[in-house]
Amino acid sequence: MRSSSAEASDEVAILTPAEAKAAAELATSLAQRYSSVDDEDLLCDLPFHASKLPLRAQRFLRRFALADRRGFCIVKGHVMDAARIGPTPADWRGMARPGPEFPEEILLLLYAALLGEPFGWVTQQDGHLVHNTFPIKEHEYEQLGSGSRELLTWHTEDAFHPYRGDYLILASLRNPDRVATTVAELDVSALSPEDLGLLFQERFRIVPDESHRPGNNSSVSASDRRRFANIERLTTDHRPVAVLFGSPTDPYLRLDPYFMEIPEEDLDANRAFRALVEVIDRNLRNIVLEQGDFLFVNNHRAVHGRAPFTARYDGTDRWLKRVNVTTDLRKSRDMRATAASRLIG
Ligand SMILES: O=C(O)CCC(=O)C(=O)O
Ligand SMILES: [Fe+2]
Repeated sequence: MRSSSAEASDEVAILTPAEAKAAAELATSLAQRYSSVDDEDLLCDLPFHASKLPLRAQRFLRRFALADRRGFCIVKGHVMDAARIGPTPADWRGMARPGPEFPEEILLLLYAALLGEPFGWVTQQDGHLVHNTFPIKEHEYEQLGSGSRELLTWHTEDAFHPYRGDYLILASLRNPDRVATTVAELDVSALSPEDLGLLFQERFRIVPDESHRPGNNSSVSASDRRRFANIERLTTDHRPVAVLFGSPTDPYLRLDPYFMEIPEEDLDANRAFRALVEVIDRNLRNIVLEQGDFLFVNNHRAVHGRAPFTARYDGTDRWLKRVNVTTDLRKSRDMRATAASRLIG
């Protein structure tokens, strides 16, 4: 694996052609052995198969996870067989599962297994474990991964939820228009001690984002309705949370300004929050995920979003695969139907 000198070595790793080929062959052979991404045998066997990923990629990601310092890193250079993968779909509803891009979904899950356990949400993309991100015409102006014309404002993934992921992995199947993902880490030294102290206090409210709403899923069954109600309750609960937590000198982040409310009368909290948003804005970077790039976001150390773009809707649009990863599946047991279920809701 080469690390270009222009890029910090803890940020980008580039697979050699031989490593990329080995990873692709591993994923393709596993796609013949397992039935789908929800196959319990596949989920059980992930760590074993992940140990056959290119060793330097494994080390790079383990260092990223254990250092818990950087907010994101990228492994570049994966082979994407565009002819096999086929056109970018128009909607994730009605996609074949598994589809022709099953090997790429498996590769995503193998990487997930290096960081923790992959999981999904009953209330997101019809409860699929691996998500699809491509522009959907009806969502053009929405604050959704499937939107396009609107800036997807930066956020902690599922910031409103106590069981949100520790990592988010995005795999780029194609991105011909070089649409940028945005990423920012926190420069804590830019905050005053007073603001820092306030941001550690439970004075900020976060409501669920649009992706968890029933309208953005297919028709909802009676049992699922209860699960959407759980999410709705978090909307109406209005329990304030802290936006910074963990180490006082090197804190973790939890915020989604677009979906937040801070009581108007709490002038100090409003001031501290504005300062935090400014500091993050200043650090915001555009990262173009090129075909074959895998982006790993530490959901406690970085926020992310997406630049606006004009979609094509002709089968050649940007297409990412996405999965949430937790280091502690057990903590969400009260919201998963069975111990084996990977879906929270
Ligand atoms: O489209 C992107 O680059 C990122 C969208 C996003 O926020 C997500 O997938 O969670
Ligand atoms: Fe996101």
